[in-house]
Amino acid sequence: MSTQETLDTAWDAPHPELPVDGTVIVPASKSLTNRYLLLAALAEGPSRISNALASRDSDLMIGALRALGTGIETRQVADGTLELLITPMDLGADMGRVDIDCGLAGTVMRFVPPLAALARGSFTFDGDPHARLRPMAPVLNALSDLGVPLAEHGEPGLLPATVTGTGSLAGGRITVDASGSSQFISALLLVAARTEHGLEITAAAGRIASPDHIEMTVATLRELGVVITRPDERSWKVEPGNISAFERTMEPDLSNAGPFLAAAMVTGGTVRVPHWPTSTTQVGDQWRTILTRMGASITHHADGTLELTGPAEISGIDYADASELAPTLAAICALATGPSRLTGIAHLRGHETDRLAALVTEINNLGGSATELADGLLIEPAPLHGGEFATYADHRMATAGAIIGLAVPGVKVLDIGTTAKTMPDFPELWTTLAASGKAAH
Ligand SMILES: O=C(O)C1=C[C@@H](OP(=O)(O)O)[C@@H](O)[C@H](O)C1
Ligand SMILES: C=C(OP(=O)(O)O)C(=O)O
Repeated sequence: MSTQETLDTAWDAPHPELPVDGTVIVPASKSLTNRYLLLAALAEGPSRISNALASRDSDLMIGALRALGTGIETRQVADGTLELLITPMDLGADMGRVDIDCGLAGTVMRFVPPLAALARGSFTFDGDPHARLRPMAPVLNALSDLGVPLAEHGEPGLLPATVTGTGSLAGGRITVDASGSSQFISALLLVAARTEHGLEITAAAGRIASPDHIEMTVATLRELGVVITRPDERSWKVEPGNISAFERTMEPDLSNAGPFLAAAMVTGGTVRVPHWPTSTTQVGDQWRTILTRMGASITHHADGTLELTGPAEISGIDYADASELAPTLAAICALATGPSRLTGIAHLRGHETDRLAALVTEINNLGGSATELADGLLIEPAPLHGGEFATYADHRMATAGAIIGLAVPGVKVLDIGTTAKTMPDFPELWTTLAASGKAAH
């Protein structure tokens, strides 16, 4: 990044004198909102999504589904939440030639091409410059194996690519390499019931990335009446059938609750997150286990509020499969008094940016001691100092920088606006929370 850009976009991370003490209404889940949106497009009647996420990734999903012929009406509710009324797409309608902007949204670039294969028309997918670096091959290869005409316009296995849909897909059996992203399997599962004969998907030998997100997909589909069996632990068999229309209220994004809980961790303060679900498929529910192990006291109150009080000293942790929680967790680990090893996250190199390299570079630039491992990160205690924290167009790098800045004076986060990917109100929510300690004392 040039010096001029740095000057233009540096954000002074709030560094409060007192521990935070606040309540944060965390915006809705990206993963749930975008799954329900796509399933509403394929459902047997109109659906309603309440407390939907309003963010760049959900806007991109709405734009993509509209381009495929889905009717989506947005309504601002009096309490400030967003309601979406969705009329399913007509798979037989010829949509002609359509360009679909995926931005940097994995859920759009991976989930929508199989949907386009079910529609009629010629759909060209492209996105931000970094989207062209994110792996796409497994989902494109699966479509090709299923007989879908494809054209790749850049490097093989990357965007931009055109999917030509004929209004139906026979289905069958496919093997998918899921080591780079769980989204390849989720993408195919989401449309599988609407193929003529159903789909049996097997994960190729090797690691399955972020497996909890596949579980979320399966649970969401089953809840809407889709029949899925497991021929073995690496396979999913989806029967052809209808997807029920639905009315659902989205849960808060528990992964995005992470930075706010981290604020209590790193200042020894208290943060309350209302509406924390008692049962959920979100990976962010793991914060309760992770942060307790790192020294937090956590209470899940009867009214649904999760309350976390941070420890005097943060313990290091060994943790596997943190998935999208890893950047937030790495920021907390950089402030711990013992070493931490985060493993099972090699595929984070294909996220919004190469997150392992980005975290190591930026934590070490502030005086930290982070080392890249083959499948993760080793973070050892070291005194941190202020400085610039680059974010590489990655919303979770931006929130990681903000967390460190809360505990370390003089941290400037570059391009805090990148948080709009899933949480456009982040700077305002964060500044309010950072000031809460002062107000309380
Ligand atoms: O299906 C989803 O909603 C997601 C799956 C995960 O992707 P990967 O499997 O690529 O990690 C996760 O990191 C991403 O933020 C959201
Ligand atoms: C990996 C992430 O996003 P995406 O849905 O774009 O893959 C993320 O939000 O951490």
